[in-house]
Amino acid sequence: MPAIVAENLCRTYRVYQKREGLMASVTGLFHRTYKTVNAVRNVSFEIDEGEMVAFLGPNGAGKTTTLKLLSGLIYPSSGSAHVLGYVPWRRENAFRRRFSLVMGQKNQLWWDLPAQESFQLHREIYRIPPADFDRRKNELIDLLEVRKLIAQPVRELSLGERMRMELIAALLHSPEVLLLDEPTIGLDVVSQRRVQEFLKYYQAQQKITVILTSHYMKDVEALCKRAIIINDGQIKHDGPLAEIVERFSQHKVINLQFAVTETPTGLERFGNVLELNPPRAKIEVERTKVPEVLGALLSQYRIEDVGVQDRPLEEVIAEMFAATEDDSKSDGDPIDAEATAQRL
Ligand SMILES: Nc1ncnc2c1ncn2[C@@H]1O[C@H](COP(=O)(O)OP(=O)(O)OP(=O)(O)O)[C@@H](O)[C@H]1O
Repeated sequence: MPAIVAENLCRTYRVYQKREGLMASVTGLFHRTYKTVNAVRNVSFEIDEGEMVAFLGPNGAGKTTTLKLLSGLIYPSSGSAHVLGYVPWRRENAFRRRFSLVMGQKNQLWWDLPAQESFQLHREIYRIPPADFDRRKNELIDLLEVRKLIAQPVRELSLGERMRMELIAALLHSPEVLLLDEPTIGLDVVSQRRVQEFLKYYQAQQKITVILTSHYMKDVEALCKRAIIINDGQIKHDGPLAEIVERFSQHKVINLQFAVTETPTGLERFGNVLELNPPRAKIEVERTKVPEVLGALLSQYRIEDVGVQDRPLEEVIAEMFAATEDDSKSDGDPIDAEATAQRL
């Protein structure tokens, strides 16, 4: 059964257009001009209970707006959505107790107080029975390894520590739906990995439904099997992550380590030489030609080590954004997501 259903969600913003120059600014005081920004256009998807889905797109694509709609922070201009059967923007208390929104760029904890005080506040807001609260709080504190930090004012914590506290606060009331907007933004690699591992473990244990937006493909690869791609307010693709890589990754990268005595010239005959730093080289080769190219390389050069890799997911997704941008420029009309997916 779907936990989240969005049907033709649209959200427009009316934005004041400030004109350049002093005269124009003065005129603008009396005759304001506005433009309409279509932040989200006819967004439709369903997410099943217990699914963890990546919601990807370039800056300004409409990801945060969609999450704000699904959590009832803003109203749509048109369209409908149901989360756990509730219309989010009706903001019923029963709904609020069943979902959580975490925004990596926004601090939801009291800045000057220790995180444990904010946790208490959440207990009161969500009316969590004391015994449940203590049990859940302790579980989460141990899982995220922050026991030594809960009595310290939040402003003194590092970004990674603060994000772990944010996650605890968001999960204290056991939400069934978790909307994560860039939970690892700005974190160092170690903190990122810690958050990923926690989310993976927690989601598998609790079977909660998660939408994750992230610019870090490592998060997406580690956590999600399905990805919805949005660009310019419209859904451009919705399907298994593996399918995206398969569809877009027509090339593989061959990593070579030559014998020190070898002079690796003429590699461009085999493909696109990405790196040539003897004794190492990297060549991008069409997927179907990999066996043939490998055979030729091994017979013509003294090679000590060889490896074949898929292209990094971030490259593949960036290429996909570029392709969908070209599409929208060429026809100007809203793009039919299915037709686009076929073309991709
Ligand atoms: N409150 C607002 N007023 C006017 N325009 C807005 C508002 N919120 C968002 N927008 C515009 O709507 C579009 C979508 O913004 P949104 O924040 O949803 O993108 P995003 O995909 O989350 O981007 P990012 O990855 O940069 O956070 C952008 O063009 C943005 O400028």
